[in-house]
Amino acid sequence: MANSREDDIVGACGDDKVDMDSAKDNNETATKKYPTCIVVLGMAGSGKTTFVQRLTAHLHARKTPPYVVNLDPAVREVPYPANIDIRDTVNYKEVMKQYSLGPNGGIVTSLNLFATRFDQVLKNVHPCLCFRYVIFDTPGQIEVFTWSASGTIITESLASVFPTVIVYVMDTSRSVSPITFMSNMLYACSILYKSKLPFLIAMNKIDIISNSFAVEWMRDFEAFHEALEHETSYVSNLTRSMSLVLDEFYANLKVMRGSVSCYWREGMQEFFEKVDEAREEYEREYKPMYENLKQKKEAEDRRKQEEELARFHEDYRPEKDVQKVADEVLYALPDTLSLHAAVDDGEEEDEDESNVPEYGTMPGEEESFHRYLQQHRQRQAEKQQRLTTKPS
Ligand SMILES: Nc1nc2c(ncn2[C@@H]2O[C@H](COP(=O)(O)OP(=O)(O)OP(=O)(O)O)[C@@H](O)[C@H]2O)c(=O)[nH]1
Repeated sequence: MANSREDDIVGACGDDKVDMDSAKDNNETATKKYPTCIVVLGMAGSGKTTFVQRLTAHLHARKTPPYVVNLDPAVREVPYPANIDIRDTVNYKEVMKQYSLGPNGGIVTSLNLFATRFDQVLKNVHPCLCFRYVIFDTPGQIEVFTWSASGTIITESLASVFPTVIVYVMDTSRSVSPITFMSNMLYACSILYKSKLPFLIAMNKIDIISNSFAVEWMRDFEAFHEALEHETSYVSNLTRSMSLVLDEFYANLKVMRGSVSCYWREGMQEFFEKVDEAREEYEREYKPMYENLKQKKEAEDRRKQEEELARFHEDYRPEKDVQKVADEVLYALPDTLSLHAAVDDGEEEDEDESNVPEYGTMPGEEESFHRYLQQHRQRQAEKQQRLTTKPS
């Protein structure tokens, strides 16, 4: 459980407080002093919430409290002081009831609803230059965050403004079998390529079992193959092949060699050193990519706006043009009408051209039109009568 001294909240801003005025003066300085966003992901029960609680307690003890956001709508209790809690915005049980959803559907929908308000979260985090870290705890079911639109919206909106790092909490005690270890690594790998952000693996629960076996398997695939020899299922062959493929992934990965235990409170110092390294990696490699994406999006928005504006001008041309269009339509009207009348009639010889009032000879166009209609109806009636009296 948490240390009560560490758990004390020691004020909003700690020793690492940034001078807000000077940060505002210089945009670049301000960007450098933006807090680092840490998004904590991991399989269900891997220890994400306990890990966030340990990080929070550690930072409070160093008098540098973080800004903490809970994104898990289904958690019953949050064991850390959360600055923003999704449960204050979305009622998960009500979402399940209203949309007739099960627990997982309820979590996905709650997160989707919350993502629609994420701009407000960003607005809250934005002035937090006095915080060094903003920590996000995510829902238990990892796929809810990693394979949903809301997860992408959240990580991309964060990464387009703040240095952002993904932390994958791995339950070391549940990865002792080479096959479960490989599944865990494949998951981590898929998140790395999907999120396109600096990635850190925190091997948790090392108080139960040391993580040295996992580190060795990542360093040396021959050691991993040796461990696989005891496995006889068909999956072992696949796992063997996958280990060769993942070699590249391991090479670029920041793994907490000493790793963490939320129970022993170990590895916290090393963890934050790795986070700071990952932040530098973000500034160096990922930020230009996000800025490029942002510029493209802005250019696209501008183009769409210009197109809409042009369409608007086209639809609402000045009054002079509107009058011109109306004149064209009005002049076309009499011809159109007589054409329809001729088609309806079907017997051109019956059509007495002299009976059609000449356009412009009548006192008024309306009167002329009515007269024309009357004559047309009369001709129709005569024709009908002729047809009915004709000998068969
Ligand atoms: N021994 C040991 N147990 C831990 C450690 N970290 C977490 N646990 C335990 O692991 C269990 C799951 O921890 P949580 O923090 O709820 O895990 P989670 O990933 O947030 O869980 P969900 O969000 O429900 O998926 C709890 O019983 C914790 O007490 C650790 O470092 N060592």
